[in-house]
Amino acid sequence: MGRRAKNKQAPPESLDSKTWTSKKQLGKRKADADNEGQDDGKPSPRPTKRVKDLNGKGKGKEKASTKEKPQKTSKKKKAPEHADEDGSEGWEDVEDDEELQAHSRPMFNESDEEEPGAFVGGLDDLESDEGEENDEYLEGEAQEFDFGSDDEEEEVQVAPTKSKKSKQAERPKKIIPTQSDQSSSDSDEEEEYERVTMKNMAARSQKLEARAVAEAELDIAEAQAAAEEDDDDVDMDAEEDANGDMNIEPFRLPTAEEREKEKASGGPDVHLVQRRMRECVRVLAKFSKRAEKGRARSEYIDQLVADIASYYGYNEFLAEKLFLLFPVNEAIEFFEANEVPRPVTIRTNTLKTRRRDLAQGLVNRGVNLEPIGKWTNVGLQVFESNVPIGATPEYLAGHYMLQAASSFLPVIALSPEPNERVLDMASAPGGKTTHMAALMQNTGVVFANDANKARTKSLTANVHRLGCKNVIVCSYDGREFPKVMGGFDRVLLDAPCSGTGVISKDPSVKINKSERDFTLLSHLQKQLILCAIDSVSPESKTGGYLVYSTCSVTVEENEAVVDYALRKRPNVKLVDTGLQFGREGFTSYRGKTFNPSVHLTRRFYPHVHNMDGFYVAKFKVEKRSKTLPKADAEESEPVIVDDAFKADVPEETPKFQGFDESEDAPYLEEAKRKRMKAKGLRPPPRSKAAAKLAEEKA
Ligand SMILES: C[S@@+](CC[C@H](N)C(=O)[O-])C[C@H]1O[C@@H](n2cnc3c(N)ncnc32)[C@H](O)[C@@H]1O
Repeated sequence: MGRRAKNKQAPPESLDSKTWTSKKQLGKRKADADNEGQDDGKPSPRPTKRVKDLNGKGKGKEKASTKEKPQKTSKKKKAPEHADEDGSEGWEDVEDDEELQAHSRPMFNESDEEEPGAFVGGLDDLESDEGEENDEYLEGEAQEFDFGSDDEEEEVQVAPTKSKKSKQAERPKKIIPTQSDQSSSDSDEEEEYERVTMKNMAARSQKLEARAVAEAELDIAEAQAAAEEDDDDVDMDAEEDANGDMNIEPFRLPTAEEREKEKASGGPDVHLVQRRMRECVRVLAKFSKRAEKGRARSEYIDQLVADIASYYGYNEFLAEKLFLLFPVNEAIEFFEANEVPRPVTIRTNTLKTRRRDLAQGLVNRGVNLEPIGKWTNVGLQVFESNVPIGATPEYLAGHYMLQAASSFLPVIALSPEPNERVLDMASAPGGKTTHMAALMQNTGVVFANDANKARTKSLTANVHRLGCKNVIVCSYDGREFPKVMGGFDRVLLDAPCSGTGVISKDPSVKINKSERDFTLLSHLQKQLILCAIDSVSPESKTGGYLVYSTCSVTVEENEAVVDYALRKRPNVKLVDTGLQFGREGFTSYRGKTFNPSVHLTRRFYPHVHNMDGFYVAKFKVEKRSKTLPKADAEESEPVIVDDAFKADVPEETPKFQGFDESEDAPYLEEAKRKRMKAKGLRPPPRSKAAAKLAEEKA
């Protein structure tokens, strides 16, 4: 458990309250600082952490404070200077399938459904969704409810009530991504707690949206002004006491020996860790000016990563991997956001109801909610509820799905159309399958596949509950497609992943992911994506698209997989996801360069978008050129199609193009050597490629 976690009862002062952000932000947080009992020297209750604060917003009450510490820091965001100090990370690591399967199960993040805790928040507005196509009520047949299933999904257990106040919900935030990718809006307290009525929904919503945009613009201007500000050095090491005297020794980075000693003695006090993190961030922001003479940048980074790992409770490997994704300041925002639950969100099932009707029904039961944002016309954000959201009559009748906002994104990007033939390659528990079925208005067919048979029970239960009549559930390893069946108009591969985007929901990720897990996952994802591509029909009259998504933020599970697919399948290209927000995918990272079109992919972050970390890429699959590369031509096998589906499969079902054996060879060889050794046999000498691999691993 991290120091921060351990200290939850009487936690130290917020890392954010005296921080590395702008003068203006410091002012905003002074109210918190005043309440922290700094003068009496006692550890004070940690102020509530809010993602909005991390974004430099958080006005409201805090604004009231006029007492401002005369400190100057810069809000200027820097390029990740540390990002390319090292070489590449060996993303193309692959292990043999046998080992992969053995390790795969416990490694995956298997659900991207929300499992919200209890929450409390203010009322906010609801927009009228009149005229929204997807909200049209669709008459359906009598519904089948599956009350008996114990696999009814994680969400059934979700019973948010007023009893437990989440940090996130204390100040409700909308998920309103703006052009600057700043999430949320601030609301005046009275407005937030004004009761929502059907009358005021539309007006309040419009006002909120306008305010969010205006604030985003203000933030950009503010950030620019802060960047231009003269951010002369401020000695944050020294703090003034009541008499204005400096009473803290200047910060000094521990030497390697001191760090060893510190580790041996069980690590330093949490306050010291906090201060050291703050100081390291400050120094790294202006290294040449602030660093101690003779100390390298990497020493500060090493210390900071070690402190992040101990403070937030990560293993050092993962702390570093995540740290390296961002500029230093932003990395801290990311780690902080992972300590805060994301908003509880639901998706209206337009097969059974309209969002407006659902909202009204839930409001009548004492649920406070509002539309998620303009980018979705089916999402609702729940702030407070007197009833368990996973057990209302509306829930049981299938009028909504408890679903993280980020989970809407790949389906919006794929945009399946009525009467199409769609494959959801890794679909349990069915949040995205049922969303697609609704967009297709219960026409065409969605093959909902998942390799884990046990998980298909909850998938089936959800399909029934939501009244989806166009879904066929099956359980194959995704790598068996398109041999099982191909020729789809659209394919969704919501791949099994490490779950680094959902740490706030599943903190076990902090400690249970090793380098090997990432290697194996990346390999599996690469195999799956090739099979997904080969399952799309380039002949499709309406589609011919694949969407690849993960709830992870690491590059080897995202851009590296997409880049690999582009290299291995020249007949595919990336296209715009159609999503209105999200950061561009990396086109280069730590010495690796990806196909420039990877910028079309989208990244989503908890600290930026107030939703789970997520990644979405959309491919268009074109016809393959007639002359296959030799290796591929040799590997092509006839497609085996299950008799039951033969009639549906177009003649032009693409052939499986196979994996890249030459790339896999050294990994397979290494695995074979290991197996031989385990059996007490002497393995043959390594080939050149395997020797190189072993050297890299060492
Ligand atoms: C991120 S979850 C999918 C969530 C789902 N798309 C939804 O929206 O509810 C990944 C899924 O991949 C499944 N999976 C893991 N390995 C697989 C494989 N080789 N082929 C197909 N599915 C696999 C897991 O069982 C898990 O249910």
